[in-house]
Amino acid sequence: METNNLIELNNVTKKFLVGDGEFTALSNINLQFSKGEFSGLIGPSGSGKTTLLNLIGALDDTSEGSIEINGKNIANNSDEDSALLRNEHIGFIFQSYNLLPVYSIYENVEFPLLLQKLPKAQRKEMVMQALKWVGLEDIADKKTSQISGGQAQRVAIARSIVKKPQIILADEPTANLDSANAYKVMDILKKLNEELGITFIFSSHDSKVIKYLKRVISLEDGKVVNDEKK
Ligand SMILES: Nc1ncnc2c1ncn2[C@@H]1O[C@H](COP(=O)(O)OP(=O)(O)OP(=O)(O)O)[C@@H](O)[C@H]1O
Repeated sequence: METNNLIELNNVTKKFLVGDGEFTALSNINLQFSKGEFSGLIGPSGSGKTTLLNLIGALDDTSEGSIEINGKNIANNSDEDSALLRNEHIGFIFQSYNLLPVYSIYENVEFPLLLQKLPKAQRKEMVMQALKWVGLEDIADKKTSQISGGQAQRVAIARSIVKKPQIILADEPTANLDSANAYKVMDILKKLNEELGITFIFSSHDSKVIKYLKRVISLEDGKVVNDEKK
């Protein structure tokens, strides 16, 4: 069926095996996200925010229910299909940056492009464009072991956008940043949303992040308890 939803979750439940039993981390989640949304999952520690982002990002499998991205149910995906989906459509930003420390800023951002057989000149253009978005084009050759946390998160943002994904999933992206850097990162992400139309889903406790969101989805004990547009 035709739908305007970029992402649609229907009765999604996630159970983890714990010892001899199972633990229900998410139960019966129904959510739709349209193109261009700037939304976030909030809720206490353990409420299921990261689990839900991981399911939407095809990093983990649902136990029950379906998740459709661009109208395609990803629950039936093979590992290769999931890798392709992530590779082509989804960028990830984590609180811990996940950069390769012995490599330069440039090489870290180029990394996702090396899996595709793109000519070097085209890769360079894409990397430099991504670095311009985050204001790091002048220090592209610096090793990421020598940069600040704020700069590291901006490298991670450049890496997440270098392939021009439709969706960015940002799991506590400001958790390790001071206020000035948190605002800088949020300003960059807001601009990417407004000017490139990238759809964002955050997970966060941070009031600085929550202030920017246009839609706030509250989770408690693995259930959606509120869903509010601003
Ligand atoms: N692989 C796993 N095996 C067993 N239980 C898990 C697993 N991953 C998550 N859980 C449990 O599922 C629940 C939800 O975890 P999740 O990390 O999604 O919460 P969260 O809202 O992101 O928390 P935080 O804000 O602390 O990051 C928690 O009770 C957690 O212990």
